[in-house]
Amino acid sequence: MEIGRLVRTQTQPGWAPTTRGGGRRRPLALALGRLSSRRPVRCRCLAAMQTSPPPPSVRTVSIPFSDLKERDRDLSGKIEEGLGPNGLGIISIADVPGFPVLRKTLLRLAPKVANLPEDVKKELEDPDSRFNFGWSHGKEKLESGKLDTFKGSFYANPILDAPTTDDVLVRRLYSIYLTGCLVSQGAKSFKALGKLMLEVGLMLAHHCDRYVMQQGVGPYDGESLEQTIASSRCHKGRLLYYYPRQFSKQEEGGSVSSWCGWHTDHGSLTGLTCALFTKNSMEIPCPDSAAGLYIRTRDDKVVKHIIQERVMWSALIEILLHKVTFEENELAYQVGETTEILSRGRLCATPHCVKAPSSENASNVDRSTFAMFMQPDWDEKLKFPSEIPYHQELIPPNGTLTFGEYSERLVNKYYQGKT
Ligand SMILES: O=C(O)CCC(=O)C(=O)O
Ligand SMILES: [Fe+2]
Repeated sequence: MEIGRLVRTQTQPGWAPTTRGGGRRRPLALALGRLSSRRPVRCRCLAAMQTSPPPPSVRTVSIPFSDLKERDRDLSGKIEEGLGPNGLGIISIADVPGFPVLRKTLLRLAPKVANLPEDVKKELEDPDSRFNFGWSHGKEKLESGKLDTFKGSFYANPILDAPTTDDVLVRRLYSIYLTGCLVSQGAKSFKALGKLMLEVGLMLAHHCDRYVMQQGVGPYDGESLEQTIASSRCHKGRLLYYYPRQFSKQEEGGSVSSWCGWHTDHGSLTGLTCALFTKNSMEIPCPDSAAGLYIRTRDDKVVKHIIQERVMWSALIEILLHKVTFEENELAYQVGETTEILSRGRLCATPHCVKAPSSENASNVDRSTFAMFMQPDWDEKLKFPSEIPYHQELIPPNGTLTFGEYSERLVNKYYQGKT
């Protein structure tokens, strides 16, 4: 499992002041009035979404790499539109030099790793890290404890081979552990793509910091997002392989989260490649336009009211659920919960999931992608605000925890029932 990458089960009152200009979902929220229900509403909402026609695709806000790399350029409008309280929580960067080749080289390796003999993959597992390191399949719990069995992942730190000499910490920092097929074929591209995604992520983090400071939040009561990421030894690459799914007619392609369950990333910033689809080992365009990455906006506080008002579910879906698209050669970035907390909600993490293709010709179609989780260092002291939208009960009265302590508390909360 991915520490803390678990779905929110409660409605969240908005916690950042609404920013200038409002957003595309604001008129509805206003029309319905502010709701402060603390009751979980997710199940009813998702169940209804799952039986409804697919929502239209939404294109990410995109920033050209040539603009991103200019530190003095004002990109706050785009940052707000993509990652602010009314944004989708995802943004993409176009024309990153060297990215297309690295993407293809690494993603082509994912099926090979996932289809290694079971005993070889077992050797690559690391139960001590709760499968956050090396090979992981069917171990991650998402959506109220449901095991995600339809994808396999290979995790490692692409940036540092030996982040520390402390044996215990080595595992915590996901030190590189590339063996078997990956050693012979893929270590180079795993590391190179991870490094590139970190470099571009740092540029984006700089512009995020500028935007957050413009909103009147100091340097996050500690370090900026850029410094937090730059000084961390704790980054984690994840090569993902989604196994082909077969649906019966009755299942109608399964739920919107049929390939990966709903969750919110837990760290600072997550880099994502556009996925590569293959059928019987041939690369193909995705055969079902409804398949792929979905995000849910943060307006779920309106759901209960909508149920009472019997507003059309189709209208609701358009507001809450979005199939997200970005170009094959763009790099996408999502905000993680830790950044949302430290930026006082000026940058927002978004629940997301992945839908498998379900049309007739979707049998034997698999999906490969790569995620780069950028997170604070294990020893980084985080100063939490007094009110936070996630995991409030884990934060001590003085509001201070290292990222490592915070991560361990999250794991205990979800996997051992301890806090
Ligand atoms: O497969 C994807 O596109 C998203 C993967 C993801 O959300 C994750 O690994 O946290
Ligand atoms: Fe994710």
